[in-house]
Amino acid sequence: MSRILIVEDEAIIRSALRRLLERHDHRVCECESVEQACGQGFGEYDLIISDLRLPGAPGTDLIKAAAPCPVLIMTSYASMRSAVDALKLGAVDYVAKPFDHDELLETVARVLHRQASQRSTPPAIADEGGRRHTMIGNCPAMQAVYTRIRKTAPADVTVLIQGESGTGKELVAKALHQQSRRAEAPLVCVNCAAIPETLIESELFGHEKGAFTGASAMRTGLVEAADGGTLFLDEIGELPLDAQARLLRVLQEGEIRRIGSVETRHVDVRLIAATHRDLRALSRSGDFRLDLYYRLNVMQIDLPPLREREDDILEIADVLLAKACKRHARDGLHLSRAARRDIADYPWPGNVRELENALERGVILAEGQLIHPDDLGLATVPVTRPPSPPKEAATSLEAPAPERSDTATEDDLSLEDYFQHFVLEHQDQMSETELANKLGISRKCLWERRQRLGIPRKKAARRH
Ligand SMILES: Nc1ncnc2c1ncn2[C@@H]1O[C@H](COP(=O)(O)OP(=O)(O)OP(=O)(O)O)[C@@H](O)[C@H]1O
Repeated sequence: MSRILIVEDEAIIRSALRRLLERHDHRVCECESVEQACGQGFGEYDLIISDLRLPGAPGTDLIKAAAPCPVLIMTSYASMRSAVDALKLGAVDYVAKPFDHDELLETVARVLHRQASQRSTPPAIADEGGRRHTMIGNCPAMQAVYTRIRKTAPADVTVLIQGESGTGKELVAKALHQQSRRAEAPLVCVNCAAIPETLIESELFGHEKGAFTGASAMRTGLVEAADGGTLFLDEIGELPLDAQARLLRVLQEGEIRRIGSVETRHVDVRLIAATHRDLRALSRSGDFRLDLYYRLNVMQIDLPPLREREDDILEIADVLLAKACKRHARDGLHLSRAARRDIADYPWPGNVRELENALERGVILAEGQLIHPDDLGLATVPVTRPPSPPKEAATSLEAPAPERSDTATEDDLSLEDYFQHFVLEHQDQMSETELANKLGISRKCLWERRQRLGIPRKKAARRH
């Protein structure tokens, strides 16, 4: 069932069109003008059918306002010229009034079909150098992500992106920004876990001169730096409670107050937040404000872990391998059959980032034209891919116990066992950075898991 918005000022035509579309299983809403349509938002429609001549603004104004939702323009026979102009402005098609029912239904079906086939297209993301990269992967879960991005980006609402480390949360944030009306304004990315707790408030909200010891000059915060654009707060679960309160004010009032200032300033910022943690659980333990969670969670995008993207893994590996070959000027390298099998079977706790690192190692270490399992340096883990976790449990190594491999024994390891085993076995020879890289997780994640599993760092371990 598709959701269609009719924008037409003549009540008789509106209701006739509504009845016709509803008889063909579409869900229909009505508006009388562009202004009314803009007031209610376009986030959930698959198609807008609008009269060209409306009181106030013409129907073609919806093309930009509702993008990427397609707009089908209705014109009278007398104004076919304007129909052509509407197409030039980006209308998806036009129908002439009075319209033939079959013809209209056919046009609607064609437009919706075209939309549906575009739905799964992965978004292209421009990097700092302006080069465009397309997100890789076409499994159903990623297609759902792409659809969400396409629909959510233009809606200018707060978005919460959830997923394990390395699943592409930052990429999604960039895609949302670049497909939004703020694309020309700045995207400011902040990793809340990377800024010391004592500094985070002044980094985000700025401070006045003399606000605290060491504040020798006034400083504008990152929220203000994102004014007019998008602020991406990665690892928002790490934000201290005081900073959460200030952020809530930004979201509620659109206002910011620098530390040490009594003055508030208006800011127009779209917030995108990401986390690998369960914010609801954090709010139950008092570590995350529930009111902030609700403010953030207007739209949610869930990124699947790589081990659940079975059909994607080898496709992603091939694309990333080609990129790594290019970077290292080693064209023509291929994965051996065994390496492909290992890649398909490995549980990828560090997700796409870990796969990227493994392939980079493979390209550097391969001696001939083939990359063998040893070149990839995957930690030996006697497991096949774990079964799909229940949605709430899908966080990193907290994933459920893996399935048995063909040669499974009673001693098969769960991902947590594997983590523990790997850390205990290698921590004397490896630095924390090396351990984290090998496991495909961040150092912070490594530290958190050490705490949770009760394997604190050994004093003898090298520090980096
Ligand atoms: N679908 C994808 N297509 C192409 N590259 C991807 C995809 N997903 C992730 N990557 C790559 O994997 C790496 C990690 O992605 P990203 O930084 O967006 O993940 P993240 O979820 O934000 O990780 P973290 O939570 O650890 O910050 C990046 O180099 C990114 O380009």
